[in-house]
Amino acid sequence: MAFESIPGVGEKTADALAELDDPETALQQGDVLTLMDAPGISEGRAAAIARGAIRQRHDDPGGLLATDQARELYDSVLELLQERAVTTYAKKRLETLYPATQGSRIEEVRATVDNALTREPTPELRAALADVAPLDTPSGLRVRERCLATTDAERYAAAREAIPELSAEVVDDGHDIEELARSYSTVIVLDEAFAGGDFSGDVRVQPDALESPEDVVPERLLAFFAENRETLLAAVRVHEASELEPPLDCDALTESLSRVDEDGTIVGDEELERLATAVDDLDAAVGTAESVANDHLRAAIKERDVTIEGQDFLSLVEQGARVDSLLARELDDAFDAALQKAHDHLTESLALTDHEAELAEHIFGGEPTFPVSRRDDAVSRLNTELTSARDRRSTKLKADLADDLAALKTPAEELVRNALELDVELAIAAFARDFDCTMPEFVGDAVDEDVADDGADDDGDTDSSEDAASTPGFVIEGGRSPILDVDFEAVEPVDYSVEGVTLLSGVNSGGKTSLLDLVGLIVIAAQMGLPVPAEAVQLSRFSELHYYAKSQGTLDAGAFESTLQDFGDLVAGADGRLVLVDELESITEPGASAKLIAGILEALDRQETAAVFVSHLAREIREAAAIDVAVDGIEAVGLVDGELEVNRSPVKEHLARSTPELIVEKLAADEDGDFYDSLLAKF
Ligand SMILES: Nc1ncnc2c1ncn2[C@@H]1O[C@H](COP(=O)(O)OP(=O)(O)OP(=O)(O)O)[C@@H](O)[C@H]1O
Repeated sequence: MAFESIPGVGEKTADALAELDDPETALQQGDVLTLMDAPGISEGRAAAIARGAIRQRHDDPGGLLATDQARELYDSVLELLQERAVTTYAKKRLETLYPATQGSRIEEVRATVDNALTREPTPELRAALADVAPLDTPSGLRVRERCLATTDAERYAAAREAIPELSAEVVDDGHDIEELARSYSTVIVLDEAFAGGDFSGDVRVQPDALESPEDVVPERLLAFFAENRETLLAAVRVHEASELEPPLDCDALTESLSRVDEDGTIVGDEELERLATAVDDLDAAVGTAESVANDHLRAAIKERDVTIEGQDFLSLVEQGARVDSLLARELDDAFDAALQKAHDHLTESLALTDHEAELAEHIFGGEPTFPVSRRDDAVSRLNTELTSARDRRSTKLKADLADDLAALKTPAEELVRNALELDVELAIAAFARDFDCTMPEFVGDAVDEDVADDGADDDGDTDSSEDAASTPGFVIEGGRSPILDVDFEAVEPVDYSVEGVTLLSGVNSGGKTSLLDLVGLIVIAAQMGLPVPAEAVQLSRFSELHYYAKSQGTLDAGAFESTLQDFGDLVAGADGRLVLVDELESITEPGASAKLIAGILEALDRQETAAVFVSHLAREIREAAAIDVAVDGIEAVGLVDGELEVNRSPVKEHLARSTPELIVEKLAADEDGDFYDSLLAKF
């Protein structure tokens, strides 16, 4: 894949991506966590690259978020989703959901969302997900009891490369191999020339060993399962707690995982445990056996009356004869019994087999002596025997387990990926439930039909081909903003629809800004492919969203000029945009503002654009405009305890009375005198 063709990917990033094991799959799946493993690729960059790859796949120019406020709204949607995901993987993966302008991308996400909405985010499922993470590839594994040997320098280099877990040794001849066999339990010889050679020790001539490293180092596979055991078991629990169909036999995986501990050691095999304990305890057991023998002998000597004949005594004194000879004669039985006890102790405490017990017999033996002492060479022989039996057993068990696990590796990877992807879906499902969402309907858009017909968007060109002349707009029924400063339960549903260019008037704190936020948020979520917080929504697929928040006070000349230039660019831009502007009048004095806004609305009206301009100067703007500008209004329905009670849904074609007008009206009704009546007449 030519990574540099992905939007936003230059030569350096392309090189970094190429270092990954399988960058194509990571890009295809939007796997941000894997992309982050590429050298020098930060989290934000990885998400941007994944989005770039998706855009490329859909030939999507992107760019819906045309202003800072639009981008902030997108961040809010993303945050609402991310805080509903359990795993870091899902949180990152959600970042690949961007507001698309290409119908095929929106449809692609909507297909996933359809599935997601059937999911039930239960507490057990979330608890199990907490322990799932992308699988690790173990590194730095060393196996010390096996080595590779070759006479060939090139093969030696290849061996180090292919099987870094084992030592590789260059040998000259069979003698060197014999030497190695003394230090390693197993020597794997890579040269055909040694086939049929007669070696002592476990020497295997395997010229093709480098072609199947997993057979030579079953530990590699075991380390993979051992290191990822918690994640794998959690992924099994996720499948059990959900309706996901596992790609493998979960019981078989759990059983196999119980045969290896977290550092890759085989567990649960009695014979291996016996041998391992025997190796570990051998020295201590020999020491104890010595004591057992000596205690017995000491007691026997103490009890015995020894009569030394004169002749013996003389030879002891004159010839320096050793007491041992006397001991042998006088205490032969006791000595034999002591040795037997020592041997029995060793055999029993180390649970030795008959063959091992035979070797152990040599540890205490020979001429009678007191105290009894071990024969180190015999201990060492038994040690060697036990160690190599242990290693042989362990290697065989590892190979057997690796055989069982080999077939499970690919499905196990799928098991974990499914669990992680489920987390993405559950986050979307939770978002939809928490905010009473519904799937929006795109109108004037041929994509839906195309996809429904043949499952693919054939040309990606979906611009309002059904109804090319239709004016862009939206219809929101029962929309409730999830980003208001009140609890979602307390958010009043709002109905609002706009086609073309509209002014939105209304009382202070009537909810005009919140409504712009809601419209922007619904459009963004809809074009991300997500469900939206409303009872029903129909909308055009917009090419750009320009959202301008209310400015904090009058702008100085420079800032004013650049804002006007922004609008200059805006009115010269492409069709199919949605423009949301909040109280633009606050950038300069009211008289000038009304004229400016009127001019901008006239220009936008000439295009295929939808626009909502919130303004307290609706009447003045209308008067200044050469076209008939639509005005909607958020109306106060009364004053309750000095607070205005409002109908949050704008009334169409209605210039709402302003807060000052309502207050004056109230005073005119409540107070005596003409002053308030004359003020009221001014409105
Ligand atoms: N749909 C709604 N449901 C419940 N409360 C709402 C809703 N819309 C707005 N509010 C409440 O009203 C407050 C004021 O809303 P908002 O700032 O949107 O009004 P505004 O009309 O833009 O005011 P101003 O004209 O002063 O700028 C919000 O902070 C929120 O607490």
